[in-house]
Amino acid sequence: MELNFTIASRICRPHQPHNMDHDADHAPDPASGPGSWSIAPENGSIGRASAAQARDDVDHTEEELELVPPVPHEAMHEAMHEAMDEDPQHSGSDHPATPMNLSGALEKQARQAEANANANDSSSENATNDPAIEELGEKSGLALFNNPPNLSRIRRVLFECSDAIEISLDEYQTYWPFIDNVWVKQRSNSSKEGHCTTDYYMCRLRRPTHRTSETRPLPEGKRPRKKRVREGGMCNFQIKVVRFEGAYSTVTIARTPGSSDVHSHDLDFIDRVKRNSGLMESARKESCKGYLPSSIYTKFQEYPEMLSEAGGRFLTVTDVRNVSAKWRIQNPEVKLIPHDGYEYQKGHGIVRSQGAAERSNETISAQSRVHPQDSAPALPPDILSFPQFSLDFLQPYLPNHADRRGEFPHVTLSYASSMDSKISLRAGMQTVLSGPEAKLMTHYLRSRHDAILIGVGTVLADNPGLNCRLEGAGGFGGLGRMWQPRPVVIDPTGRWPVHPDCRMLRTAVEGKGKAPWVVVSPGAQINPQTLMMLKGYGGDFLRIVEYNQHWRLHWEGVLRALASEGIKSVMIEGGGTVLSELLNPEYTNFIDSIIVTVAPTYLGSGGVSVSPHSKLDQEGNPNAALNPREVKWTPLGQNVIMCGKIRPHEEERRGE
Ligand SMILES: NC(=O)c1ccc[n+]([C@@H]2O[C@H](COP(=O)([O-])OP(=O)(O)OC[C@H]3O[C@@H](n4cnc5c(N)ncnc54)[C@H](O)[C@@H]3O)[C@@H](O)[C@H]2O)c1
Ligand SMILES: Nc1nc(=O)c(N)c(NC[C@H](O)[C@H](O)[C@H](O)COP(=O)(O)O)[nH]1
Repeated sequence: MELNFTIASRICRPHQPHNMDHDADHAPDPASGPGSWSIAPENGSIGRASAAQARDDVDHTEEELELVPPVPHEAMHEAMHEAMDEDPQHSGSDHPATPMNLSGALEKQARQAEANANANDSSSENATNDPAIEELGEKSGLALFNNPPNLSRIRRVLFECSDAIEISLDEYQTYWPFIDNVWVKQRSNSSKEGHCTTDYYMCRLRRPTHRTSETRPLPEGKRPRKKRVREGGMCNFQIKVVRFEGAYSTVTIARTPGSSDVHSHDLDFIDRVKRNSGLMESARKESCKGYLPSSIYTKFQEYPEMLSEAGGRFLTVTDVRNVSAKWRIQNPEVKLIPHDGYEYQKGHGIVRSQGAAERSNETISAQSRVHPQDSAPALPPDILSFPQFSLDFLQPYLPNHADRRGEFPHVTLSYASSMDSKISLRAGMQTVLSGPEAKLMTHYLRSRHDAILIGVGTVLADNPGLNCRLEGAGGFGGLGRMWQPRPVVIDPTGRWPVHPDCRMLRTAVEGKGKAPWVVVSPGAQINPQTLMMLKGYGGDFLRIVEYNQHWRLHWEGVLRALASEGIKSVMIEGGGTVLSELLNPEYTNFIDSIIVTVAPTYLGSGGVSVSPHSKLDQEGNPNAALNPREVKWTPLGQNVIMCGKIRPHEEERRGE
């Protein structure tokens, strides 16, 4: 009988998940990490809004937004300057008497940029100043959002406020919403006639934030908002915005005398803390057409440069969901839809919706065009076309989320093997065994599972992405990242040097997959910076405290912990150690199915094998270690796929 050294059966979370994408101003991303798994259902039927409709609904045309220098008007200027000088706290001003217009501010910025050219680092903010990128953003008419011209530069001008600037009311109304995330209004003064309004703003980081009162009762089923406390006083930048509305309406923006000369942080920092309302308005408009938040999010991500210009580098699907919430509450009967021809059907993975075949061919051919700005949204080069062949043979072996036992997820072992049961030529060496068709099948299988699990040996050997790269899957032209499987890595001693350059994290940053959960043992030494970094990407470390008699993590504990985090199905891909262990008799009750891609090759005795412990019968004679049942063999290209079931029937298990 097996001895279990169970120290504790529940998962220990070192900290609550913390996502650097969010701050006090944002609810946490439900799909971002353990402990926050419950995902608000995104469903509901409304006619599909066409792409043309989406294009027609843009905010501004380029013509409308042409930068017209404000026409000076004596009376107006007088009132403006009066207002500029009127500051009860600080009399006088350290700014030039005549404010610059936007074109002047941009010219000045360009001159400074030129002067600093050699000192320039390669920060992303500078990258967004690339005129080619601006051009791409301006030319592109296919994005769900339409940036006004020079947006990234004008955002910087309005962030830095190094000189007082005077802009037209139109310009103000166009650009201010894209920078309003930086500012918090302190107070407002109006002239008697109401023509002139002065608003005083401070940098958001000057204002402290507090934890929400825990005594206030929450509506049933609502989780408390995770508010991050900010001390305040981090930046002493203050401005006033003087709006004069008359025949020639203008707005003057200038630092107040008590303000610091510069912010204590860069614009990215604020963009990470809070999203601006210009960007969120585009998301809100799209959501009012009945699109799924995850689909809107994915569409936004198809234009990363434009998104970045608009201050949306740190946009999350939760931001989109939050901004859609009001419309969705008012329209509960509407069935939300994704943008193009793919749908995620709970328990059925990525499926092609009607009429998608033609659209998908269009998208694929669009990929091969030379200029991405001429074509449909550029799809990632690693996209895989949706399988054109039937995968119905897999059905009986796949998770059926409707009839799950709550305590454990559905477990599918899926790997590719040579004729001599080797999965790679040697440990640490990735070896391709699946032909193109089998590869598509593997990605389809990934879309059918909530999580993909591998051992750290495979991570170190393969640096895998562990996402579903089928067209239509999150980040591959359609559904949002929330439908991607969660990578899970078994790494009891923390051997994996998790780093932003590893594929799993890059995939997460690109919105093409989720960040991993790394399963470690209680003794693992995890560097707090690594922990925060992984959490920042939406991943986490899970500490499992259950061992078997060999002081190895007990799979029952791992699987139970995953189930408790909302994982209903897990596909275990390898490597040799993990698979061989799970095929041992002690685990047969936990493994539902096995799907093996057999390749017509012998890798030889030096390869990594999949082979459970030998078994002896009652007389001491060798017996087969494991015989899967309900076995089916299906040729697929040069491979054969063996599907079988492992967990005994309920009656067998009860010994009937
Ligand atoms: N052909 C395929 O389908 C396929 C799939 C995956 C991996 N591979 C190949 O397999 C090789 C890697 O296999 P491997 O066996 O070296 O590594 P592995 O991926 O099985 O990882 C093994 C490690 O995981 C940890 N681990 C696993 N189970 C544990 C448990 N119960 N308790 C504690 N720790 C546990 C240990 O640190 C162990 O060293 C690579 O060459 C990779 O390319 C092939
Ligand atoms: N089905 C399959 N056929 C193969 O020929 C092969 N070598 C693997 N190997 C599985 C192993 O887990 C790899 O590390 C991940 O398949 C890589 O995952 P990505 O493609 O990077 O997402 N799997």
